[in-house]
Amino acid sequence: MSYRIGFLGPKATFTHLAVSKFFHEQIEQIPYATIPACMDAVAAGDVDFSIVPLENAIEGSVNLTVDYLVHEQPLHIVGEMVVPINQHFMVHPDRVSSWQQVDKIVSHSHAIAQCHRYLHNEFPQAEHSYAASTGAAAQFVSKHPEENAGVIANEMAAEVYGLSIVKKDIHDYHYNHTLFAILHPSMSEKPPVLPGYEGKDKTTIMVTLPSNQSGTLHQVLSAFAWRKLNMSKIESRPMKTGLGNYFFLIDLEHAMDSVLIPGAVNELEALGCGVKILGSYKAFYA
Ligand SMILES: O=C(O)C(=O)Cc1ccccc1
Repeated sequence: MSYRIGFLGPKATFTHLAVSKFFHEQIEQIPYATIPACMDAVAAGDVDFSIVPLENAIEGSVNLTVDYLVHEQPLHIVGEMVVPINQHFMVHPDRVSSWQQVDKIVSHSHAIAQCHRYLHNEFPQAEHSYAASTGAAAQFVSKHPEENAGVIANEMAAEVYGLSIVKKDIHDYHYNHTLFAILHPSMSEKPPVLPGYEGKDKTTIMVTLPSNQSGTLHQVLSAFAWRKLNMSKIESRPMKTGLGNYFFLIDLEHAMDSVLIPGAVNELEALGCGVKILGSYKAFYA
């Protein structure tokens, strides 16, 4: 069977690079202009899986992905791909000789954030302009030579959109990895990742706390701790129902089982928490 994989496009985004690395070249790759469009496409069955950025080692979570997943489009995470990210500075070929005079930097918000120190030091006056992806930024500048703009994107984007790389590796921290989520409506679906990637077990759980009850977060953490369920991340995001209302996203370094995780979930529910398993899956490393 030939799979259809949706991803945050256009061509040559970092998400596209991740898809090309982890999936067979014969799969059909379908770019979408935004993260919500990718997620809607897999929910509607237009593609078999969708790939979107979820978290970066420097900038943290991609809030648009987390929030759309939790509030708008209840999909499951069925896999994760972790990829090193190298950010390069590029300009339209007509502007190579004056690249240090650009007055605008165009890219995805996470790419700009990953290069903040470099931009602050080298282009303190330049305006930052945010695009839906690094690929979209590269495509825009390639079509607009009249813009005195620089783009932050990857090598493939420079090639595909005919831009000239004038400074390589401008990300502020050497360890700049991004984690891409593989999404599907059903939790048990397995993505057709290439053989050879073993993957590490992971389960992601969303927890809401009962209101006005002191000590509940401590009890939540205890439910995982005494079962020796290793927690690799806890993050809070707004419920969007009022100031001070948050939900928690918890990552466990364990696969779903029939005893420990269900036991913890029952305990949390008995405390009055809302619990939803967003996925139990393999995290694959490039
Ligand atoms: O914009 C892209 O190319 C993406 O795929 C999102 C992203 C942006 C910055 C680093 C990693 C992924």
